[in-house]
Amino acid sequence: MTDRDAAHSAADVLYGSEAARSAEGYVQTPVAYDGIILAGFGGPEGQDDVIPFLRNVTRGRGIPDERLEEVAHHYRHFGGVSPINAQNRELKLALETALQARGIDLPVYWGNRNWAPYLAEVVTEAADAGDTTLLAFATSAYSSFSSCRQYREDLAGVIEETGLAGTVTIDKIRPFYDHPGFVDAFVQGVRASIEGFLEAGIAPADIEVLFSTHSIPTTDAERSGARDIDWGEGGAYAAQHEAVAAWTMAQVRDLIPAAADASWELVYQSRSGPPSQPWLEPDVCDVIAELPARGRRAVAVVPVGFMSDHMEVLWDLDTEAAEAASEAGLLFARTPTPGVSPAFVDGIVDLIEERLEGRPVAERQRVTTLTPSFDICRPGCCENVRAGFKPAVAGVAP
Ligand SMILES: CC1=C(CCC(=O)O)c2cc3nc(cc4[nH]c(cc5[nH]c(cc1n2)c(C)c5CCC(=O)O)c(CCC(=O)O)c4C)C(CCC(=O)O)=C3C
Ligand SMILES: [Fe+2]
Repeated sequence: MTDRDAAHSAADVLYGSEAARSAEGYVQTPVAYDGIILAGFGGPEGQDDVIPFLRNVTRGRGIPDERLEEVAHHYRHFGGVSPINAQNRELKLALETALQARGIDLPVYWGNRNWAPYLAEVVTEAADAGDTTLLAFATSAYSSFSSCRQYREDLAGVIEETGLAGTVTIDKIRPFYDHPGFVDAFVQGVRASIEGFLEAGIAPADIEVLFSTHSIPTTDAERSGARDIDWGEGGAYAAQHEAVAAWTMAQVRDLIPAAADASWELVYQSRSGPPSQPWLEPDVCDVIAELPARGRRAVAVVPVGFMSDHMEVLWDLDTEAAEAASEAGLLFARTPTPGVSPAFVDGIVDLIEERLEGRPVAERQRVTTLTPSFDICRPGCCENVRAGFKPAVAGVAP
């Protein structure tokens, strides 16, 4: 056992249901959940919320003040309001309706990691209502510290701080990047934007499709996903995005044969942290600037790393990337996020049903050939080298 394993073992207090403590990483027996936790990121809802929200997001992370100022400016531009809370309220409603339509009688509790309503409040509310065996859906599709483990640690922190350890258990739905309900919006969006470019007289070979996701520190990327799987450079995080992008392009090429001549690439956006720290590259705007020299005349930007149109999409793509494309003289399209599209909402219901039934892994829906995402993260999954290990739900100790 390495020092890192020992540190992890000591930290790994388990707060999942008994059935969820599976060493294989998959729960293939039914669990009678009492309710669903829709675990969101959270966002400010007015100018006064902006700085306190940013402090919550960056607590203990060493994000430079200049970066906070810059990000505050993005929110200020939209009245200090992030669209993310409204989107999660809408998703909660859509999910409740879809669950009912499928005959699943479960309440949906919505809470956030970084802003009100906080997860601690809603877990307490659930427990007060007698709903103690909970299944969380985190609004984040891929494996990495920020998109998976951070949610798991925050949910464990909530159980500890509310004094509900021993009363409440929280399991977590697998990273869902490869679920057909999630990728549908990207396939439809790429198809529509390529058709639009073709109608505008652009030759297929002059079209570039850029799949864009949140940049993360390369150290986080290397440690993303299960450690006993070789994901290649960029870890599970990069591998999962590459796989979704490749699958999306293959679908679109089946739908419009001319798209066979369009090129595509995975790019990154919204970098923060100190300049000395390496983050995943290339940056979406840098690549856009190079496209004319590569003979491209049109670019479709696909927010493949994002579930809804939050600030990263509205600012970094619809504002900055659109501007970069205009400066480069390129036609520009930004394709939709899954949002509350029926395909995505039905997909979430399917992910919930998977766990209620304890569906065998071989029967689960997924579009890539990567290892099926685990219900229970493996030891050391998605480690954050800066912060080390904290207790986390939905994991197993070594
Ligand atoms: C992988 C990933 C996702 C996708 C997965 C997920 O959904 O979780 C994501 C989502 C989001 N990130 C968001 C906002 C911010 N992220 C920040 C900072 C950071 N994000 C990171 C990664 C990710 N972030 C990282 C490695 C940092 C550096 C500091 C740290 O390690 O924490 C900062 C601080 C300032 C800055 O540096 O930009 C803010 C304000 C919002 C809300 C947007 C809205 O309001 O609409 C959302 C959905
Ligand atoms: Fe994980």
